[in-house]
Amino acid sequence: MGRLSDCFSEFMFEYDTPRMVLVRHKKVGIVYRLIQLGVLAYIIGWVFMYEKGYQSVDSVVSTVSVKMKGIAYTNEKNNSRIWDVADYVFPHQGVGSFVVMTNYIETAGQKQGNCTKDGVCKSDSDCEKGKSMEGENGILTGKCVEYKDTLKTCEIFGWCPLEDDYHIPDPPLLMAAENFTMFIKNAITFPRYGVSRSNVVPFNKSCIYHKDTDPLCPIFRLGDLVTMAGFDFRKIAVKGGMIVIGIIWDCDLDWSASHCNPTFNIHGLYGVDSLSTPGYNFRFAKYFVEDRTEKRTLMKVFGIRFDIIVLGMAGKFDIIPTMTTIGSGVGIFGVATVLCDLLLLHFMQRRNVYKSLKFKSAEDEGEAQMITVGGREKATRE
Ligand SMILES: Nc1ncnc2c1ncn2[C@@H]1O[C@H](COP(=O)(O)OP(=O)(O)OP(=O)(O)O)[C@@H](O)[C@H]1O
Repeated sequence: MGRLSDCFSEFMFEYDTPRMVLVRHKKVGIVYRLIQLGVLAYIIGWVFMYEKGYQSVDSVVSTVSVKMKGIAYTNEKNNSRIWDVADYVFPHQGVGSFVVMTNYIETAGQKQGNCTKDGVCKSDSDCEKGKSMEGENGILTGKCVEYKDTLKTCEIFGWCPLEDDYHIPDPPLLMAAENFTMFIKNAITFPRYGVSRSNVVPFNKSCIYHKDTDPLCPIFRLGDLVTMAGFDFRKIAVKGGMIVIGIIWDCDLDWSASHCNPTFNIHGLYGVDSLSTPGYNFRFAKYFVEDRTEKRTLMKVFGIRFDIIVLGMAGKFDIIPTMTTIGSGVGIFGVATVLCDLLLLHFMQRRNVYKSLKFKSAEDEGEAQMITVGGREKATRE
């Protein structure tokens, strides 16, 4: 009971107050000022000027549309053909994620029926009826039939003739795609500040984007984009690949909004030289009716898939983040005191003297009064 009341009275009737000790010591003084200088440089240079700690920020809201132009000519199996934008861009609407065809395998005039493909069987029991073959376009009929001289193979019911995608055209059929142009329209807004911008400022219609010579031109040459992504067009066009176009809006709205312009970052992802399964392809079919029979032309399309992403932040002066940054900056100044105290109280020769000057226990009210009257004590190095 007695100890409990002692603890209680210690807790209730004790008060500690920080004590100032003025230390005249060259080394500690220099260290102190250097740390303060470092903190000041950090706050002004990094926090205020580089990170712009005096600004509030808003993120970008945007929309993107794309239009391709260019013509390619192919003469496959003596079939001359012109390919325009409606033929080689998927989907056609000009959205921010699309594919430009660079190569293809065409299987013309397919209709539903029975046909065969390379393979070997001896009897019908080797061809399990209804089984679908991986990578084939049909199911087994259950019959083992002759297909090349004396060779036999399982018969397939499906879209015949079957696609043969073993040989991919090389050089790519739409090598001309290297000179296609891509027009990117990107409108953005920073809703918090009511600022709207577009990457399409009045431009010379025959311009081509170049990072250094024409960074505001919204028209990109496909070959240049592939090069900027780090790929070789001739190689990537064979099996396809994926490229991300990043449009970055980093705007300081303390200046006029006309200074708020985008920069473009191009990244190559699935290309010939990257990752273990390079390339990009998909299939689609064009259906028609001939002699009252439904037929289709199957296309296996190899192309470059583009994904356009828009990122951005805008900053503008605001008193609240300014005050918060100043407050936290003043707080960081305390680091200098903590470090110099460590030096003084643990590493200096006269650390015990400094300790006794810094920490003083006041046993009763009378002594506490004496300290107050005495004011600041000084520790001077002899
Ligand atoms: N991929 C591109 N390469 C070069 N110029 C382009 C491309 N896409 C559009 N342009 C040009 O940019 C301008 C603006 O295009 P926009 O689509 O707004 O107008 P448009 O008259 O409908 O274009 P167009 O009828 O020529 O497709 C037009 O002069 C257009 O010809």
